[in-house]
Amino acid sequence: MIEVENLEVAFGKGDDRKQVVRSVSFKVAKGETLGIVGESGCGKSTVLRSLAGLDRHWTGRIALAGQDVAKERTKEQFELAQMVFQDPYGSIHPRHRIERVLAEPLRAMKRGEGWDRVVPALERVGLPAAFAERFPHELSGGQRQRVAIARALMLAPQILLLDEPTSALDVSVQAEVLNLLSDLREEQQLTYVLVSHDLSVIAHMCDRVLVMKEGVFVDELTPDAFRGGEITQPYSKTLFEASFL
Ligand SMILES: Nc1ncnc2c1ncn2[C@@H]1O[C@H](COP(=O)(O)OP(=O)(O)OP(=O)(O)O)[C@@H](O)[C@H]1O
Repeated sequence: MIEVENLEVAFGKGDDRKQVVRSVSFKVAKGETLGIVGESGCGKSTVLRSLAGLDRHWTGRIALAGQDVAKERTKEQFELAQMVFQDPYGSIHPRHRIERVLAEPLRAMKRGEGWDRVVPALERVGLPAAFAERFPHELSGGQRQRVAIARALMLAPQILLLDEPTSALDVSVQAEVLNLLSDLREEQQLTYVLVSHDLSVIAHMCDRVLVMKEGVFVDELTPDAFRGGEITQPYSKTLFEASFL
């Protein structure tokens, strides 16, 4: 579903040029969840943003659903991969009712007004139809993140790019949102790339994990390997012991 070859991302020019992602390659099969872990600033979100078509500073090759994508995406290619961000407070317009928040992606892509799709979208993420009339501040953090997930699904993507999707939530609702994401993956045969600093989130969700350091992937692990303490790569060992355990 996702093929990335020699992805490079650099920002700025001349002396200010900063190479953030260096020759990264990976593949993700349909229905799989790939985790990406690494220290703050190592380039994880930049990889997700490049995949989503939100960042155009990349070179290399990105193919989604078997088709190479250019920096300028076609409408269909843009719809294939959608992002869910860490902070549902920041990613949802505070003064728009939920129905408008959910209809917006359809309207932006000229796929109709979208009003008839709002209630099914709410139901898909376990929220009552009456929430369509509410404003974001009338929802809890977990409910707001459910809305953000519903919005990401409005364009029927095949890929969700999840950037710390539960780290802004109370611990008590994190598991609910993760279970929702697992159920949706199953029901809709979605493919996920998930960035998280939380080992339990990675262990719960991912089939494979890539460890990123200063813009390169230095290791690949399975959840069984890190649960069983079978990490041999020195950087991964340090990272897992220091940041996650
Ligand atoms: N548009 C941009 N312009 C300039 N620099 C950028 C831009 N986007 C990201 N960067 C820089 O690229 C580096 C990697 O950022 P990125 O957000 O990908 O890291 P990250 O691994 O996701 O970190 P975190 O875990 O803290 O979210 C950072 O130093 C950041 O400042």
